[in-house]
Amino acid sequence: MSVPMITLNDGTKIPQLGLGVWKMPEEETPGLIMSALNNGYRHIDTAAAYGNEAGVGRGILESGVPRDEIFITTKLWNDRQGYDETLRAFDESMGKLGLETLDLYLIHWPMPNRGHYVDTWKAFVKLQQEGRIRAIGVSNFLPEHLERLIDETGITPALNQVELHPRFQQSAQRAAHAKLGIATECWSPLGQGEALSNPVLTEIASRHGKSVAQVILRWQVQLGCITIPKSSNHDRMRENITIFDFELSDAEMARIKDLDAADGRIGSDPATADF
Ligand SMILES: NC(=O)C1=CN([C@@H]2O[C@H](COP(=O)(O)OP(=O)(O)OC[C@H]3O[C@@H](n4cnc5c(N)ncnc54)[C@H](OP(=O)(O)O)[C@@H]3O)[C@@H](O)[C@H]2O)C=CC1
Ligand SMILES: O=C(O)C(=O)[C@@H](O)[C@H](O)C(=O)CO
Repeated sequence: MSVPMITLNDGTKIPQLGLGVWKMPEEETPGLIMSALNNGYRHIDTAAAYGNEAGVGRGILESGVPRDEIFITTKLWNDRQGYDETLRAFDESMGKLGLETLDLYLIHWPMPNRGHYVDTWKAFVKLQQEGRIRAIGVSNFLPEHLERLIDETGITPALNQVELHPRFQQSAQRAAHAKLGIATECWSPLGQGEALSNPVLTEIASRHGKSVAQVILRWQVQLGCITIPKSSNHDRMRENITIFDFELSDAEMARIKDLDAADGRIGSDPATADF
């Protein structure tokens, strides 16, 4: 199954669908990464905070798939923000992953009350200029945080990874990204499983002979987003990547748009998150 590539604002190409690995226990991660790679995944999303970077690195090494065929993202955790601390945290992540070069590094949360994200971003820019990271981006940044980064450094993030699923569609955030030339990546794309019993999605899925998860991921791809569903199950991993052989109609896209809900957020609000 061939996954389309999206070209980021710095020219880096990222597979539009990848595997998220939050909550994957370290000891199971190498086997699950190998299974994902066997099923055609070429994009893995981890983070220092997930405690499984070493497992991701081992899975990639043991798979025998050439390093340059795989796109790897990791993220800087909140307590490591600040210029010097970021450089140290990056080296630690790279040591665990066993990599020379990283494809994408993200500031995990802005933590606006701590006031370190601009200095953190300056360290990201340095690491990219040194050739240690191909693309640099952020996660959970609101438009005001993005604008501040750009105003103070002149460097626009390539991508922003944000919560996005049928009950939390982020249309204003996506419009801000489009204006600034920033790609949107969806976290918890399946709403952590909550979205899978929705009757509208079930009806659309049965019309296409697909699962609800496949319809949701296909909707995100047709919105132009990058998506990173997590699964620790071999069959569901295969199911989630088998979404490039059907298309949702404009009418179906409009019906899914109507599922957006004022109380749809599952995770923390980036404006107030403090952890
Ligand atoms: N930047 C950030 O702040 C955040 C980033 N993320 C990233 O996003 C990734 C995905 O989000 P996540 O929160 O894990 O949740 P998802 O929305 O990807 O949902 C994962 C859940 O859905 C189940 N599932 C997966 N595929 C299917 C399927 N086809 N049918 C039925 N159930 C399915 C999984 O179970 P099973 O494993 O048993 O298949 C798991 O319980 C994370 O792993 C992480 O990489 C997530 C949260 C925050
Ligand atoms: O999974 C992630 O990437 C996250 O940032 C969040 O889930 C975060 O760790 C959280 O849940 C804090 O309550």
